[in-house]
Amino acid sequence: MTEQFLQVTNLRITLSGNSVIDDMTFGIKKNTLTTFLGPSGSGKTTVLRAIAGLNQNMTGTITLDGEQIQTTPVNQRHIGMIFQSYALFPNMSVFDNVAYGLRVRKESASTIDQKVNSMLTTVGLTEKKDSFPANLSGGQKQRVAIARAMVLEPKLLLLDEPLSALDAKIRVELRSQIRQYQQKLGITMLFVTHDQSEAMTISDDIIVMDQGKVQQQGSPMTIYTSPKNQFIAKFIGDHNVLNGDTLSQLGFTHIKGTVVTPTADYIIRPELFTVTKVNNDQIAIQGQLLSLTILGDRVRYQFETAHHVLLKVETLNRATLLPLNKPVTLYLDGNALEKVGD
Ligand SMILES: Nc1ncnc2c1ncn2[C@@H]1O[C@H](COP(=O)(O)OP(=O)(O)OP(=O)(O)O)[C@@H](O)[C@H]1O
Repeated sequence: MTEQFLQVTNLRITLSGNSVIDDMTFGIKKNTLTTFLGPSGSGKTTVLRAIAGLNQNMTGTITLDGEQIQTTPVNQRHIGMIFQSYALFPNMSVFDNVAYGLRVRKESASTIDQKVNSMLTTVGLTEKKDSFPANLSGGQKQRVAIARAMVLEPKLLLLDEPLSALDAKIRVELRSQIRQYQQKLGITMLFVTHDQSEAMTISDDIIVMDQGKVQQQGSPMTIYTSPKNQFIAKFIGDHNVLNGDTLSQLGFTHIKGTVVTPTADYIIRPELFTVTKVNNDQIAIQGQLLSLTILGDRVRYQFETAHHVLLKVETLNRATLLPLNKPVTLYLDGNALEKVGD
């Protein structure tokens, strides 16, 4: 196994008598951005707080850059943390907020000046350096919080749902900016989110969590195309999951040259259906479209097959929509399906 920059091993956390994290083991590599993705209550914040040193009710080991840190005091771990709520000092200017940690470290005035100005340039806030937090937008406040953490050059930067308080457009902009800072400055980041598109867009690696356990760790592509279990398949990308028996009824007897297992689950991604036949391996499925939702550039339909199987189907949003409640034929290539757990 290659050496991991952060290695968490056999982490167990009990809070108020409840086992919240149950034997979690994972590692992340240096200079990468890893996201913890999972539903509310899955334990993401609890693990982050343990890594930061804010959660003492833990057992297991945490190794960062070759050193065990599970008993190291918070302020000696070289870990930065960013919260949804910005946590800026309201009575300090942008410059002073970013300079704060360097002053605590008693760096020289010229070093502070140079580092803070350089960081404000990176996050595009040079013109706001004399402003106070109350006069900044939510996105600008969060960029100050990020600059304040990054200027200390932490070994690891933990970000706990940093974009949740922002509106959709700013969220999308700021997530790609965070990714750019991470790559430009070579920072190792661990980022918590419950938004799968956020995780897919910015991560080198995703750790999917549920009920205090790691369900799967892998690249966005691996998690999306080869989910290890039904929970991940449904949580990521909102796939259809059908058992082999139902697939056979639809006419799929073989998947990738192998006989369909009646009891196994298979994933059908909503965007795999086509309205016209585009290759000879596709099988026609008769049915009707029951409802539609416009998602912007795509349209999501609810499709009921002639055998009364309900399927999610997605197409690009073209000028004309497909008709509802009329017989329709959709096409699907069985070779594009994935068996859950393979
Ligand atoms: N102080 C506490 N005492 C008891 N249980 C707690 C405490 N703090 C959190 N929990 C429980 O631990 C579990 C994990 O909580 P945690 O906040 O880590 O989840 P999360 O994945 O970060 O959720 P969210 O996305 O909602 O922030 C939840 O079931 C929560 O109720």
